[in-house]
Amino acid sequence: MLISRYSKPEFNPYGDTAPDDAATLWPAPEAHGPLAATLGLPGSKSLTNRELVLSALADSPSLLRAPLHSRDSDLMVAALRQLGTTIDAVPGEGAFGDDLRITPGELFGSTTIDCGLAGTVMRFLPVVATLALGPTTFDGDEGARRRPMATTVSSLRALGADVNDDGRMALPFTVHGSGSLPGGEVTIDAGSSSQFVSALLLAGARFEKGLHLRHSGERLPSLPHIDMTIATLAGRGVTVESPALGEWMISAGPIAGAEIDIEPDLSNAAPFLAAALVAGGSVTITGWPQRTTQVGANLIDLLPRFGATVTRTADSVTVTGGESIRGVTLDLSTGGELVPNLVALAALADSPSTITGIGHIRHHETDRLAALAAEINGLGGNVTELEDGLQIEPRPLHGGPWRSYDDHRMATTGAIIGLAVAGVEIENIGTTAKTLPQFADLWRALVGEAAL
Ligand SMILES: O=C(O)C1=C[C@@H](OP(=O)(O)O)[C@@H](O)[C@H](O)C1
Ligand SMILES: C=C(OP(=O)(O)O)C(=O)O
Repeated sequence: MLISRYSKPEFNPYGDTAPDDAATLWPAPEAHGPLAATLGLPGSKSLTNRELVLSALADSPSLLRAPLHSRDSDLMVAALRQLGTTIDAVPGEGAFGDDLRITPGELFGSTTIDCGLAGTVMRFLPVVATLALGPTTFDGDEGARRRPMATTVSSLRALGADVNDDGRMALPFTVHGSGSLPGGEVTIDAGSSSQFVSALLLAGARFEKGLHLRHSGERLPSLPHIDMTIATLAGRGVTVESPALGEWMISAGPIAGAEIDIEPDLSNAAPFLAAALVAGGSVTITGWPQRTTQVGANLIDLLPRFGATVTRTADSVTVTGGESIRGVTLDLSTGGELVPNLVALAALADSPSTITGIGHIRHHETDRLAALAAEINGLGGNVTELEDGLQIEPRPLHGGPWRSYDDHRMATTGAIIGLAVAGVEIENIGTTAKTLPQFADLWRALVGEAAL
């Protein structure tokens, strides 16, 4: 059976909120009392898309249990199919859609891949396309053409690939795959995204000479995401040696098929857990892994800095809000994708905050530093952009429109603020379908406006 996005008739991964009416304003629900919610979340984007790529490059079939079904993972599934991988939906135990069985096939190009706005698709798959026979063209949303891709183009050329980008060093471009890649040594600057490193590591074992990768540059963001890549490779029998910080080596060899349980997306837990600080009361996320490489796990340490109390059981995390929210001074270079939601807390705090180490999030779905400052200030706030961060002076906020810039995390950030501020209206709440199509429904349930 071929997977369809709506493979279970009763299950609509995009929830009741259709993502097609981008201009509609969504009145963010206000919290009318302390929260008492317990919820589970769909699978991790970063784990699902890594395991899909590794399954396509493996030497035998794989099964992903409880994978994410969202725009980013759908784009990855569609692209890998176009390149010759068989991906079937099979019934599973997950509450948010089918499992996926992946049967690797010979990879071939002669296709155009839609990357949407997914960093994992636009950074991971051009490397895979070098191993396919024939040309593969990559393009995506308008916003995708603005995201940094020069490191992908130059690193693939250095490893022996033929890439035609018409001098743009950005999407769209075409990888002329020959079915194999020499590979070997390459030095890159991954200062604007860790995904350049992960992309090469994921496929490195399939290069003829393996991979010896070095990062040169002042900073390397999102280290936990590189650790996640290394851990997923270990689960497939591939060893990554790291003789020094910013240096990785992989020998040529097979990537094994595997049966993998995908963990819930802990970064998508952030808005729900943050809600407990804003509205008071408690929010429990079930299915929280005991050990994980997901950067969202750091919320357990980060949220107490804002004044929360965190308690754990063997498989859940509960966050309870305090009397007020405290301002923070944080370097969040390791967890850039958590920044927007945490900035919402900082804007509602009782003292100023400074968050630094996050210049690279100007290259996420949108320039998140500029977007956060513009939207919070548009509601009466006082946020100042720094070169690599934000300074937040809390001020009483008022209602008004909140632009989401096609950025799922901007949309959820507006929702957090809307819990405490009457009249916040979020543009294109459907953009949350990038990683969490159920967001609007879960959020209404969180505040008691719908059943969980
Ligand atoms: O590899 C991944 O799955 C990701 C890496 C990070 O990217 P950056 O290093 O560009 O921040 C993260 O922000 C993104 O959401 C997902
Ligand atoms: C930066 C993000 O996404 P992407 O994988 O598209 O880079 C994100 O989800 O916060």
